[in-house]
Amino acid sequence: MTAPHDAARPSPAAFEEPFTPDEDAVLQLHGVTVRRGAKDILAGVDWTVRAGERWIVMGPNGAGKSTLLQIAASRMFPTSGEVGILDEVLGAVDVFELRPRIGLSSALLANQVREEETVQDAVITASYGMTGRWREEYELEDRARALGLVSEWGLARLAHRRFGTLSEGERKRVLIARALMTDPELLLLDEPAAGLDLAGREALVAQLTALAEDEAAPATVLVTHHVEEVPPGFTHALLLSEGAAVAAGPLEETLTSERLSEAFGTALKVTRADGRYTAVAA
Ligand SMILES: Nc1ncnc2c1ncn2[C@@H]1O[C@H](COP(=O)(O)OP(=O)(O)OP(=O)(O)O)[C@@H](O)[C@H]1O
Repeated sequence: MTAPHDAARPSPAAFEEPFTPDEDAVLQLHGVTVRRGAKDILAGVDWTVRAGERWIVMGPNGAGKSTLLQIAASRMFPTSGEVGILDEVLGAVDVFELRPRIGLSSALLANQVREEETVQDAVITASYGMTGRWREEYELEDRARALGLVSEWGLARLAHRRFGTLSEGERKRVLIARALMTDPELLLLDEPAAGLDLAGREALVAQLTALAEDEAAPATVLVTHHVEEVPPGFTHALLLSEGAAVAAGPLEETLTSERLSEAFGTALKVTRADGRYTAVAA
């Protein structure tokens, strides 16, 4: 005879410990899956970013990099799995309180900045989590920080220019300055060098190198398609392929010919000279 179903009896899951991220983790994914239709665009990803680390995320088109960053930015929830961001757990925190603690630069966000917004306003509005100036008043301190960032990112002469008139490289720098406006504890940069010419890319790599070497800078995650864009000073890499983590660990052990070939499904030869990487077909 089978025991009668006891609706009051807690399920085994009720006895499981609630997820608590590691103490030194600024971002922790545990078995994270994102399902869209019949496809898992992220499939059981485990990944931990600790304070002070600077991560590169690489993988082929459609591997799930931007989806991963949207989750890390608390702008998307996984279908299953757990996510710790800073000292909070996604699903048990007011994301509107969490988001100002995370700096995000992405193409998606760039599309939300109005063409007529000035550079200065595109940066300062991040303090209210907005992408456009409305009727809000800013403290002197906010204005000083915005001006400081605008100047630090080489945009001083453009402070009053409209966002819509900027070159791709200038826009990218505005978005990074904006991402830093709230003095975030976690910085997420989704393809910041996409669309830049060679000089623009090199200037950006130099600025990101300086940021990586700044001990006061937040833990950083940089999504890129090209190993040439990896700034010296970055410490770790995560390789994604078809939604799964193929490799994750210290940069030099992860950005290897073998690992990159596996992630991209094609034979690649990776070389490193003076802290910079190149990759060509093997
Ligand atoms: N809402 C959705 N419904 C169905 N599929 C989706 C949805 N959003 C994303 N995808 C798919 O999920 C996969 C991962 O997308 P994602 O943008 O995260 O990849 P990516 O690694 O950033 O790609 P890329 O390098 O091309 O920017 C892609 O195949 C994409 O088509």
